Amino acid sequence: MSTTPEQAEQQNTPEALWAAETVYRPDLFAGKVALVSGGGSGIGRATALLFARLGAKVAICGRTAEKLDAVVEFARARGAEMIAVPTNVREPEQVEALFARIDDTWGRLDCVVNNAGGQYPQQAIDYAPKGWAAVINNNLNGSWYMMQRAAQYWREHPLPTGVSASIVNVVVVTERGMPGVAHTVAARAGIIGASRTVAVEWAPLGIRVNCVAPGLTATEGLSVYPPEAVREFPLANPMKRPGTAMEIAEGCIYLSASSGRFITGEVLTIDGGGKLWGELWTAGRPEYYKLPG
Ligand SMILES: CCCCCCCCCCC/C=C/C(=O)SCCNC(=O)CCNC(=O)[C@H](O)C(C)(C)COP(=O)(O)OP(=O)(O)OC[C@H]1O[C@@H](n2cnc3c(N)ncnc32)[C@H](O)[C@@H]1OP(=O)(O)O
Ligand SMILES: NC(=O)C1=CN([C@@H]2O[C@H](COP(=O)(O)OP(=O)(O)OC[C@H]3O[C@@H](n4cnc5c(N)ncnc54)[C@H](OP(=O)(O)O)[C@@H]3O)[C@@H](O)[C@H]2O)C=CC1
Repeated sequence: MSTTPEQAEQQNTPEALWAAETVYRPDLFAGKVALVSGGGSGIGRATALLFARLGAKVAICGRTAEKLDAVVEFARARGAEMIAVPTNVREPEQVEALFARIDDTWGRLDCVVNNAGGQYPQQAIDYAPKGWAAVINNNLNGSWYMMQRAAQYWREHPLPTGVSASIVNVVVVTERGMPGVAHTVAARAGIIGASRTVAVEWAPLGIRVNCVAPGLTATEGLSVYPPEAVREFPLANPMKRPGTAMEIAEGCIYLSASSGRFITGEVLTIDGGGKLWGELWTAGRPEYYKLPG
């Protein structure tokens, strides 16, 4: 299937996401509760809407209340049960309040997708200490606070025997490195390492912990990258197209649902083969790597 960058962008609207075909059955998450961070836009919104279409009650969080409210209004108008809880995942006390709100509202939690994150593109040699710290704080500490609090929730509210809870951490592809975003690659590699370790530690609690590593995906998040980089956008993988938010959301659902019941500590890469071939110069292509002609 070929998807142009323009088509991929059009597929990122709430209306398109709600209407998009999915392989999953509509009652897959009936009676279950899912939490999606960064649910006000992009991949997080696509994942939250897909959970809702599949019958889950959904809590979304992010820093910007207006973005969250728009998604909740959209989903509720279509019969979904969804709440917005403005939260900065870098602040442990806000994360605490988020889990308390979910427990007060529904008294249960089944799936967490830690998708909130972001960075800015810059050559690593020029990172200011404050910038490095901001990206590590956002993507390593923030995701960690969320996954640890989720595990504590399930320790406080033990799962019935044979039932598993799921954490999915949205990361980036770390195998090849990604020039221009070394700070986020470092942070996400930390989350991947922590996930592999707690997948073992938390298995006795019935918790599965996995990661999804998207390749270049057409979301509003890409607006922070330089036009020079964005021009090369469709060439970053062998399929020569960006991924869509829905394609990443379906991967998150695969790991969260019973389809993932024997999977823990894994990283599911959804990048159209981008880690095998293609170039991603997120802060522009340095002179040294320019091609002749
Ligand atoms: C081949 C084609 C390629 C096309 C494009 C490829 C893209 C692939 C990218 C890799 C895959 C990942 C994709 C995505 O993640 S998509 C987008 C997700 N969303 C975002 O990234 C959101 C945008 N980013 C941010 O919101 C912020 O950068 C961040 C959250 C990381 C920091 O926020 P915070 O509010 O804490 O920090 P400040 O803004 O106050 O800044 C703190 C210090 O950080 C330094 N800084 C920040 N921005 C920049 C910048 N643009 N350039 C240089 N330095 C920056 C700086 O030191 C700040 O301190 P000062 O303000 O005091 O200078
Ligand atoms: N698009 C891509 O090509 C790729 C994306 N990713 C990752 O996927 C995830 C989603 O990105 P994408 O959908 O593309 O971009 P978006 O920018 O649309 O999504 C990021 C979301 O995270 C929220 N967020 C950021 N920081 C925080 C915070 N401290 N606390 C709470 N919420 C926060 C943002 O909302 P708000 O600002 O309102 O808080 C926003 O809704 C990110 O982790 C991103 O790095 C990974 C690889 C490739």
